[in-house]
Amino acid sequence: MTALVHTRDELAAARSATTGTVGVVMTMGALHEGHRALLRAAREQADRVIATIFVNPLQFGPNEDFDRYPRTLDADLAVCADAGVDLVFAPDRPEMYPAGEPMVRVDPGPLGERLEGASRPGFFHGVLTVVLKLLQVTRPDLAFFGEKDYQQLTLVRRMVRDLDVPVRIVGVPTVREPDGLALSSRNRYLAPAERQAALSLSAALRAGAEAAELGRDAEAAARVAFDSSRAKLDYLVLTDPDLGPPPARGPGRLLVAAWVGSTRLIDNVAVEVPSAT
Ligand SMILES: Nc1ncnc2c1ncn2[C@@H]1O[C@H](COP(=O)(O)OP(=O)(O)OP(=O)(O)O)[C@@H](O)[C@H]1O
Ligand SMILES: CC(C)(CO)[C@@H](O)C(=O)[O-]
Ligand code: BAL
Repeated sequence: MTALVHTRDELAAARSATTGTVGVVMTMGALHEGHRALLRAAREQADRVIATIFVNPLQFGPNEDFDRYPRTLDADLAVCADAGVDLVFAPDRPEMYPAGEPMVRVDPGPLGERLEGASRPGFFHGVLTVVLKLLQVTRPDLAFFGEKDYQQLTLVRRMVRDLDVPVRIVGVPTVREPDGLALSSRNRYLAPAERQAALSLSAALRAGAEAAELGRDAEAAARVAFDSSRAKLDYLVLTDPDLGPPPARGPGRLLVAAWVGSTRLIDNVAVEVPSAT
């Protein structure tokens, strides 16, 4: 049975009555197979699963899609019930921010200013602040985040380490459509032609990863493969797994962000840069 609570008092009462290890999956709702993979991992690795559903205003810029972001609570509850979630916490804005916008926020540091942070100023202050708040109120042993939002996952790991938050962060691989498109709640904004154009992101990443395996420049190959007649590139960059400078050899990460019409999408893949022999 999946219980639904909307207030922190109800959550605290339910949490106090919970025994065993607790895993949390934080979402903004509009649940899809990517979220299901997180819920499945939580179900497998924890005794009890809490899902949170909250479209966090703090992480949206003034010209972003906060107002039109899909809100599908009934369908989301059905997904959670089907996935064996024990408790859903779906607060409204005043419940999460009773004093209005918080004066004190988590500072993501220099990594928060790059890539997504450069295109979405204040984004990671908003993300890390709400993630920390949700960790405080749910008090999980484990928290699950998708690799699809790789910079977010990296910064959450870093926050937990730097601020001594007592939780283990688990990364979950990106779930894709059969043609390669990474699942995202924002995919539902795409018109059919845009849905095709959105493949430009995953195709570029695939080309980059294949090039790396052959000892060629992954980022350059991805740039060539990116179809800029169909999508407008924001960034495409090879980094090391911690989002530092690209490795001369060994594991790396290739990350892309692009606009398809008025929809901004992100994606990334692991790449392996072979050592020159
Ligand atoms: N395709 C996916 N595979 C694995 N995890 C995912 C996928 N899409 C989202 N997630 C993870 O689900 C969690 C909640 O993400 P969120 O609710 O923002 O969904 P989203 O699809 O990323 O939405 P948006 O389209 O707004 O970026 C995050 O940890 C995110 O990384
Ligand atoms: C982690 C998160 C739920 C914080 O609002 C959000 O950024 C998301 O859905 O990835
Ligand atoms: N999926 C990460 C949250 C966001 O894009 O706002």
